[in-house]
Amino acid sequence: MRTLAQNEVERHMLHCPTVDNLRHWSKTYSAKPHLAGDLQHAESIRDLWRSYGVKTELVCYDVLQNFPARSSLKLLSEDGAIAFEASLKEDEVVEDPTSSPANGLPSFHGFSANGHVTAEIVYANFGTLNDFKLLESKGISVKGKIVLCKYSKVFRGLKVRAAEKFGAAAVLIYSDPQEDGEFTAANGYKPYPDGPARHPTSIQRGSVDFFSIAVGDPTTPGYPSLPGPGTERRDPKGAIPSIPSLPISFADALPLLESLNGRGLSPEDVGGIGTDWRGGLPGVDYCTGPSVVEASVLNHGEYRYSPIYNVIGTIPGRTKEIVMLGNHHDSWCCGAVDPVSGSAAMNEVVRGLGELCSAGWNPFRKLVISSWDNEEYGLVGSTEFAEEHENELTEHCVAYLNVDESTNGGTILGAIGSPLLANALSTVMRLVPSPVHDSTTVYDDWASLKKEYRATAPKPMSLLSPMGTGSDYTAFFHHMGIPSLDLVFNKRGTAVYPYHSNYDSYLWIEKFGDRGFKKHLAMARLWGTLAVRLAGIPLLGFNARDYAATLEKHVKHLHAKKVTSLELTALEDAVAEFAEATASLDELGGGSDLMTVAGTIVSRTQVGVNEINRRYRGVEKSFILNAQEGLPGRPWYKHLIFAPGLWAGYDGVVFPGILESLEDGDIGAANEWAVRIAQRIKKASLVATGQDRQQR
Ligand SMILES: CC(=O)N[C@@H](CC(=O)O)C(=O)N[C@@H](CCC(=O)O)C(=O)O
Repeated sequence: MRTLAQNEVERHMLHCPTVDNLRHWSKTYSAKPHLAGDLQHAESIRDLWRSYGVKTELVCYDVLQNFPARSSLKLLSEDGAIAFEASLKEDEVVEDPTSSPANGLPSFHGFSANGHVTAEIVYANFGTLNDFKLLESKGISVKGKIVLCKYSKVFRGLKVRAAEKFGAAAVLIYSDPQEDGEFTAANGYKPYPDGPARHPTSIQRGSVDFFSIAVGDPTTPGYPSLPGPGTERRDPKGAIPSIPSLPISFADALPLLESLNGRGLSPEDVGGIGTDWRGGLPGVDYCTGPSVVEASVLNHGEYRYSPIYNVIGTIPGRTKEIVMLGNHHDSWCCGAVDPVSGSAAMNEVVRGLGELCSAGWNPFRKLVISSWDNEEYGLVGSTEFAEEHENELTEHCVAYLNVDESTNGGTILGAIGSPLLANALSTVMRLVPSPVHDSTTVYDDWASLKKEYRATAPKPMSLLSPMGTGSDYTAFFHHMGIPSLDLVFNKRGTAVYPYHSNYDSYLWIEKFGDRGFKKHLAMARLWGTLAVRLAGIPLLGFNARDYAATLEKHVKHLHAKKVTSLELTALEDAVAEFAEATASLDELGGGSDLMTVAGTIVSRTQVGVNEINRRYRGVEKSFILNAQEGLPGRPWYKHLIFAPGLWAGYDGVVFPGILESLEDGDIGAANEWAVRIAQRIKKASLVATGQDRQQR
């Protein structure tokens, strides 16, 4: 067999995926729900990948899970009679064959506490930490009450955590039309399936684990939940809620909100003029309450240890280095978007890789393709795997590329990740045709988003937002310091995405989410091409100067806070030094063959590909705290530069130690963090220039 050239390999990954196949997998996988632990589904993925010629195995863990058993929500009248009983179900939509309530889980939160609470209701806006602080400052207590709040802004588990902190007894979370942008009935849009607005009975299920504290099985923090009696199980207290919660639709929330009309403070009294406390439901004045009448919330799930099954495909490489790809295969309902739009693309990538192997491709790095189980309860399958293989992955895995959803209806790529990967991503984005325009690329579409980019060349680093959490990259990036990306076409959507509801269906994809499956196609091409570029070329196509530029930008943000006693000189000096060190590394990594480093002429061959790669990888690793350390109050999170916002969840923050100390009003601690981070950045500079070796 002849050796395949890298450009042939990339061309194959660009041309191999087909709309017909993507449509087929979308329809097949979203025909029924696949709750975590679905062995048959995992086996079918394994068998498919094997049929593509890729060595594939199942990897099993036993993890704590709750399974819904009984739930109810009632609004009582003043004499205690039932005034309203919530349906806690989505209406079946005749045109949408998978929308029957029999198909999805009941209204339910993963890791919610069991309980039966009867109490008055208090409306708490989005249920953010600040919303609870504001309520308290205005004399409205949630102590012992049932908190009713809207879904957006922060991760649902952190709403429950905040409610718990302020003494609430239970939490109800609903999706308000206010969260749906222009696509609302008030703007004349029809609800699904006749139009792009949210169906009034749509319910967002999901986990309420405290994911900014730790992810994975909450009873095995930092080590794998291996099957068998030898695995120590710890009390999950502090990682999951101790009060019950339920997700509800706005149809079910309406009578509860109406019961608060005229009770307590108005939105303007709490949040001021133009406040977001006022939602978008007609006939509701969004008063805080407490209500005069009580509600009754029952949530009962069966907690037990249960097996989950990761599907792991492997393509051998010529070295021990690894490039990993990840998507998950579990879903709350039928999940045509989450995760099937990503799983369909993954199948096409695996098929393409299998074909390359049959044609004799033998990549420089090993490829590990993972279809994770149990992402939905808290990134459990990926985290347990990462914890089991922590040493090998830390040593050999050069990059982790995650696609949870190919698209949630958006048409422009949104990416989060390590700045080291921005340049590699942008170069591949230039190769992939746009899913929406005839003569542009995925890159052009992204660049057209921002006005300023039309005049000047956009900087690749601005492609990437900081990594928070919410999908399976978390253990790889935040726990182990493996440069990671998470990709999704999520910007400029044309309908409300029915996230974690029974309407996340094949029909929704066909009608609103991705009519011609072009976004699925673009994702399969992008993901596969980036994977073979990173696996196939010995010199890692990383860019470290983007890392320094990201740090420069966020030091400026710290300055803009105008905290006079915050001492940033050491941090600024370290970042300036890092900018020089990374620029010289990028010259070695991507520039001409001869260059001057610290006054000496060296060539790339003198430095050597292995050494250049070692330096790039060492940059990210320099920011990882050791096994005994971690971020304050969340030792599982080990990246000093990036972390999920402690009370925000999905969004990432930069310099978490400094920011959290400032939020606590502890300037001393903020200054200590600034010094500590500066020391790590200096270490990263030594690695980038290779001086760490000379110093040993
Ligand atoms: C599409 C996707 O990535 N879905 C993610 C959220 C996101 O990253 O946008 C998702 O639904 N993640 C789960 C994770 C649950 C957890 O970690 O506890 C979620 O419910 O948010």
